[in-house]
Amino acid sequence: MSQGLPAGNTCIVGAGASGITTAQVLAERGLPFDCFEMGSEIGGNWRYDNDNGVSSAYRSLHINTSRQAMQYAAYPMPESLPDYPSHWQIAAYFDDFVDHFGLRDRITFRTEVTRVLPLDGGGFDVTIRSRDGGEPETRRYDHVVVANGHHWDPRWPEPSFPGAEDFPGEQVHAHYYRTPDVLEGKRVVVLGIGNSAADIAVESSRVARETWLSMRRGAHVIPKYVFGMPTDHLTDSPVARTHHKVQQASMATMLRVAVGKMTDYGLPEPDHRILDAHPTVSSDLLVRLGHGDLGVKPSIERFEGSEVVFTDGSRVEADVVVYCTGYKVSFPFLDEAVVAPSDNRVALYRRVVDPEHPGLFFVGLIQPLGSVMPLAEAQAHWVADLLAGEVTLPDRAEMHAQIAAYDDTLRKRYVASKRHTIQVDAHQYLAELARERKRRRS
Ligand SMILES: NC(=O)C1=CN([C@@H]2O[C@H](COP(=O)(O)OP(=O)(O)OC[C@H]3O[C@@H](n4cnc5c(N)ncnc54)[C@H](OP(=O)(O)O)[C@@H]3O)[C@@H](O)[C@H]2O)C=CC1
Repeated sequence: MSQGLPAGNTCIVGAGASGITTAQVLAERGLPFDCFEMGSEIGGNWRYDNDNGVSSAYRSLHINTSRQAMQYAAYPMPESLPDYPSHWQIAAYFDDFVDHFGLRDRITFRTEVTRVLPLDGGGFDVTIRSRDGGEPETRRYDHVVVANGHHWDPRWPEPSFPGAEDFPGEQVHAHYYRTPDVLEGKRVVVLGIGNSAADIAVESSRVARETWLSMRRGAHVIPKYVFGMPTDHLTDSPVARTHHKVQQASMATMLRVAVGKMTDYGLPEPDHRILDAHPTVSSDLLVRLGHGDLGVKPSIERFEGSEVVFTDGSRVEADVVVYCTGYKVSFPFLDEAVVAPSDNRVALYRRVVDPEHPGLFFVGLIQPLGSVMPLAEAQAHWVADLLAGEVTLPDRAEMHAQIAAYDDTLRKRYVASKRHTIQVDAHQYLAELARERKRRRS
């Protein structure tokens, strides 16, 4: 039996990159919705110093996918923007997007969704609370689209390293890092080799007394440009639409020609093939290593007083440790009995639909080889089709089978890590969503 969903009111949780595209698509389709945003402005993570208190953007942040890869299809980025816009330019683009489509008045700002409770007979009670005071209010919706992002709840090393509690220096998570002045003249250890670690280590290497980049495995560091063009423009080539093994082979060859081996820069040999981990994109990192302003260490094993001891037995005195150890997928407004991410895994059909709670959708809960925004936009179109009753879903068993198959593929393909639980390949994923949109109701 296929599941049909009744039409009705929809609550969108969050007005970041995923929430605003959902609002735009639903508005365009004439589907009624409310959108609640905790901050005073739209943009989520891309709003520097967002007063929602949870943006992870640091002052120097520029996106690591190109303007063409990140733009919404409905509203391309102006060509006057650089290839890799800053967070200010991205937030301004989001502002223009919202104003262009007349969405600003449809977003309730400074309002936190504190609880989403599925009801027995269908629908949801959504409790909201204004940051400006007043009693919480509960409203009933037929559907809820969760678009609260997944890079705001910092994941610290679990358990913490032995001796960490007695370390006299400072331990900070990348989520709280804003400007390099806090590292000036200090001895800094940056842990991780994702994009936060690469950016922060580069900044640190310019101002700190010394900087050590510590990692538990190597990474294939991809430059922002090859052959004079943003690297991800190559991911739009026909090769990028082939099997991932073909993509891997061509990417590995290109990287070897353009960059050389990671070991040429003092980085460890990665224990996995390129594209088997979320890409670390940085041109600066390799140069800073080459300048000798940045040293490389394996992972932290323990602290001894003010010393950081690494797994190879080497040790350095440190004043600051920056944990660039990623983020937790979390939904503070959903009871654990409803959806409980387990090690960042959430059982969603095609990364969007909760088979256990008809009417509960997640937009932007993906980590693409590519950029989230256009994929969130495509997800929103599928959600709109479902809300409008134009397409249908497979039955629960089929949805769960697909979820299990997806998990299995991830486990086989990617490095085992809590950062690889919601990975998607942009082109393949768009094709999957396109197929779902053809599942017309008879
Ligand atoms: N310029 C941009 O556009 C930027 C984008 N981003 C994006 O934000 C997201 C989050 O990135 P980021 O903050 O780098 O986090 P990630 O989850 O991508 O990376 C976390 C890193 O920390 C390591 N790690 C995690 N736990 C431990 C531990 N206990 N001990 C040692 N190492 C550990 C991981 O290793 P392992 O792989 O072994 O688990 C990995 O190297 C990504 O999607 C990224 O692309 C981030 C910064 C800048």
